[in-house]
Amino acid sequence: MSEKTIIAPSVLSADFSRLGEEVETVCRAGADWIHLDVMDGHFVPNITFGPPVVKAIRNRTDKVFDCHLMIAPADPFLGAFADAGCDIITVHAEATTHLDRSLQAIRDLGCKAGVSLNPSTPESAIEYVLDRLDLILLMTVNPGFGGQAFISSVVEKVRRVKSMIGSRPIHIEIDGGVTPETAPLVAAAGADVLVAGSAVFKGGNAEAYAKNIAAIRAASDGAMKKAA
Ligand SMILES: O=C(CO)[C@H](O)[C@H](O)COP(=O)(O)O
Ligand SMILES: [Fe+2]
Repeated sequence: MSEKTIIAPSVLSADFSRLGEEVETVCRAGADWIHLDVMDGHFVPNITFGPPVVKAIRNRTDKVFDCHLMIAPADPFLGAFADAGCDIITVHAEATTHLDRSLQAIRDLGCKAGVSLNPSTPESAIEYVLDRLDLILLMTVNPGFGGQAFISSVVEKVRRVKSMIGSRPIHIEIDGGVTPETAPLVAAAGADVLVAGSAVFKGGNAEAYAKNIAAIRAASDGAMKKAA
């Protein structure tokens, strides 16, 4: 959808003891969006943070807050994440009983609506909600942790989803194991938003973040141009 790749660093790999500062630093280093991984210890085997933390870092940047909810149920908490300042709220198809209703609720709150699919979930799960979607997040790892290896079988799913959405203005976002090596694979298949946690925050300082983001951007923009 976008002509250039949107890079969304996941703060899961940031230093949580200095989260606000890390958000400012990674935005100055070239981040387009900030990806917020919310985990509940129930839908996924890990716990991260909730709306108060999102609210606490909201004033550190004007960049898009891209909230990836790995929680079940999600519906009771959508309002709190919207109030905390999320711009895009993504729910998992596997964690939501009434997906159509959840997506409508997100838009009713004034946010962009996203749906995420685990690596093993077929794209047919979202066939009948395409008109309610602003973003499709395809997981290239099993959700729950940063730093896992990219699951390459998902690349074919990216191609199928790209063809399924046709001319609809829906972002295709990839999350998990994105590096300068794997980014071109998904960009060439049709992804326009790349989440990266460990590959952005490795090195632990502003210079490293800028270099890491630039490397992913160069690799993916080149592949995107070739695919167009
Ligand atoms: O949703 C996620 C995990 O469930 C994270 O966004 C993702 O894993 C990013 O981390 P990395 O780039 O290190 O794989
Ligand atoms: Fe994520």
